[in-house]
Amino acid sequence: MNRLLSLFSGGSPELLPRPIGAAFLEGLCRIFQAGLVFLVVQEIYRSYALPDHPLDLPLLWKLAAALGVWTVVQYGISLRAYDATFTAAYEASARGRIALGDHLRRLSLGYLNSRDPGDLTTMLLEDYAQLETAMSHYLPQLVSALAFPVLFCLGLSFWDWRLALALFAGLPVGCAFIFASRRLQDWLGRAHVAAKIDASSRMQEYLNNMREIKAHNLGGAKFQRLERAFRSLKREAIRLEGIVGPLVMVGIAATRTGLSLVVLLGVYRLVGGRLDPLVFTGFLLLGGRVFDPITLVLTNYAEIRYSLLSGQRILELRRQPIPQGKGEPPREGSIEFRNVTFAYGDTPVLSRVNLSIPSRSVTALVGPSGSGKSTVARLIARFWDVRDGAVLLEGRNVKDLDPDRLLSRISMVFQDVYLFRDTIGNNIRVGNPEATQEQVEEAARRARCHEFIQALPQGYDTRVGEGGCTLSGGERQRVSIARALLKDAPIVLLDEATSSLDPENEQAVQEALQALVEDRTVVVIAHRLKTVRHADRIVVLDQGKVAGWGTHEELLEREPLYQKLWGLQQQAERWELGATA
Ligand SMILES: Nc1ncnc2c1ncn2[C@@H]1O[C@H](COP(=O)(O)OP(=O)(O)OP(=O)(O)O)[C@@H](O)[C@H]1O
Repeated sequence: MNRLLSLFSGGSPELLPRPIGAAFLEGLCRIFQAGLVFLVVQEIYRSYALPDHPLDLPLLWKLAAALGVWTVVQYGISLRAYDATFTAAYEASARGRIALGDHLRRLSLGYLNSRDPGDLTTMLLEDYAQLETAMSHYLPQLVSALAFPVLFCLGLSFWDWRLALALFAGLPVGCAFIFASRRLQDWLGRAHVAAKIDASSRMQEYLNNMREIKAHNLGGAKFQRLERAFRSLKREAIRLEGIVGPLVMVGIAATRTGLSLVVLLGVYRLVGGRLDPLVFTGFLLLGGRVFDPITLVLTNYAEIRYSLLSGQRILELRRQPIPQGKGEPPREGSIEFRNVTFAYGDTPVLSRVNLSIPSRSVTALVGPSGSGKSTVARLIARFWDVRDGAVLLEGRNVKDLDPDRLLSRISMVFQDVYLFRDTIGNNIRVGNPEATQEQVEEAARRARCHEFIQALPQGYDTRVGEGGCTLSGGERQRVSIARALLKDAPIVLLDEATSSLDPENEQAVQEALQALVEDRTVVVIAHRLKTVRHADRIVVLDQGKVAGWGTHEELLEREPLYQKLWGLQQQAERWELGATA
């Protein structure tokens, strides 16, 4: 039961008692109203059926007045129930979305990478919207369907247990039929969800990669994939409705056969003089309505199960373990890789890597493409946990450190810079949300972006588009360096930080980076060896292993791979000079 409530509320079952109580109270109100109507029918029936029983008009007026008053009371109760139900539904989805968003933030990148972004978007938006509908509409229906037939059955049994039995005879058959077909319904529901996720992913891919699509003239092919995804979504939706609908109809028909049995049995017993006509009338009056809540639930059964699937998907994600660790990260930043082996899924990337990066030194990672340089940097920030061995900060395993606090000690500048849809000032403030305007501007000056920001229409208050698409690659890169400067962390990871800068800016930004790396532990990844030849130490990686390390001069003397890479780059530069000459 607990699990069901958790599924219904997307992980906030504590919000359910109020709407369930409200739905129950609302149902009781309706029964009371039906009771008053029955008293009116009884009085009229008696005045016609019993010669010595004149019509009690004062009683009928009183009943009419009571019905009027009750309608007002019922309206008030319904209003409260409506309020309680909708408030709980929106509160549950808001709480759930926030909790899930926070959980996603704390999950390892390894897990997030394995998930389709379209799937996660669907979960945060559509699955919670589905649960809102479930809580606000289906939950009250379910409460009525579960509670009131039982109450009715008990109440009517006191009147005539045979008729009560006949009335409810079809119910188990109908429910059993629906229950037996639930696997098919789940299967169809899952296929529909999968089609929805696929359509959402294709849509995201289409919109996010519009530049590449246009550049490579892929409009037709990519649009066809999108079209296929939407057609498949339509097919699955029709299949879900088309198969589940008739199944549910059969279930409802089976449930309602009880009323026909009541008529047959009632007439038979009435003719035999063994049934009070008033009781028979009561059964016919109530029997028509007693199945209304059940019919409603069975009609919505597929949707209810579909909502439960949404709840299941959400809870599964919320159960994903987040990287643990409570320790305070050290203030200094010496880094050590001790026999580290790592794989992305089944693809081995690092094999028994041993590395020592002294505090307040600049270490460059170089090597051919795919040798594992970025992976080493990501493991320092614990974007993934290593498979074997350990990454140590000042001798402490990063697995034992609080992941959030660890990240607060590391500044990162990546190749691809993402800017949030916000002002450029706030985008720099990402490095330190408490920073004053002066500090933001100072960081921007040091990162050589103050001038271009001031030239923008609203200066630091200029909004940049999603992904920073209104700034050039070089400008985005400099904003991200300003962020890192503002963060003022003891460890700095630079992954191809100057890759997208034009030659004009490069010198200035190299100076800015010089300010950033001063007195910090720096790990820099660079393809252009020239930019890191003054590093304190250069580590050469080859196919996930350390091929050698030392200063530029030492490596040139004794490390064949480094010699080769250096030679190739020298050649490339000469070729470039030759080409432009
Ligand atoms: N998220 C990921 N999932 C699966 N495989 C990955 C992932 N990231 C990188 N890889 C693979 O791991 C290997 C090492 O990648 P990594 O990015 O660390 O190399 P690199 O030396 O930094 O390469 P480059 O210089 O081209 O940026 C590559 O074979 C790459 O395809």
